[in-house]
Amino acid sequence: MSLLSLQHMKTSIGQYHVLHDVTFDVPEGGVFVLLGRNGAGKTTTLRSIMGLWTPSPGSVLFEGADISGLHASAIARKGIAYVPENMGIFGGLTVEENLVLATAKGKFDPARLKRIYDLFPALEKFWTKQAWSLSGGQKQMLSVARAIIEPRRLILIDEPTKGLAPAIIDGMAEAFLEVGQTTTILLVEQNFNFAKRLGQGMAVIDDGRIVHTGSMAAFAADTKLQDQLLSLSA
Ligand SMILES: Nc1ncnc2c1ncn2[C@@H]1O[C@H](COP(=O)(O)OP(=O)(O)OP(=O)(O)O)[C@@H](O)[C@H]1O
Repeated sequence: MSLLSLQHMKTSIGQYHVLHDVTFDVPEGGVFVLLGRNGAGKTTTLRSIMGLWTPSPGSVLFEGADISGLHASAIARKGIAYVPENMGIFGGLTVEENLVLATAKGKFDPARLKRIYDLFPALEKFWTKQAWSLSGGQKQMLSVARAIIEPRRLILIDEPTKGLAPAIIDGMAEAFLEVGQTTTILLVEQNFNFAKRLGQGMAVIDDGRIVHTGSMAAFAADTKLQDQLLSLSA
């Protein structure tokens, strides 16, 4: 059984039909990548999983149970976290305060906090700094740390590399590989060079429909298919 199974998901936002048929499975463990051009429906897919939009019709099966139609808070309690493209951190609060607010009971589990320090040493270094003063990469790390400060089964991460320098992206790839060893990641990306280092499985969305699913290794080796689906290898 897949950890997450999206079945013929359609999502409308107001009068706009954005997702027409989104069907793919995310197995447990590692990083699964959803690729697609601007406006293809990647963010809408993540928001539909998280209960921020309601797919209708269509199913979102998580550990075999249909969670479509549940409130976002109920979906979060099932162990799914969402790192949105704007990162969702509080600029006026310190790193520590941002993390405390993401805990379930307002205090840290020491072992989880240590893991976060190990994954993202900059967060320990800037523990008492306000989040607005962090670099773009550090803010992204804080937003991922907020997602894993409690045990999770699945993290949805939306375009974490947007606007970041290549050296920062390298460090992020290593951290994501590490996180993926204990928590499954569904990663939305447009940066194919980053995505191909991380993903085991992948899907491509275009105009609200899944147009390809398969292994990342096979897709990375097929430049013709990349060109056709993503217009990447110009
Ligand atoms: N709140 C909204 N109201 C109306 N249309 C929307 C809304 N949000 C998204 N859309 C439209 O839905 C389509 C898919 O948007 P979505 O943000 O899911 O794409 P994306 O693949 O994540 O793109 P990007 O890489 O640019 O973030 C786009 O045509 C977008 O204009």
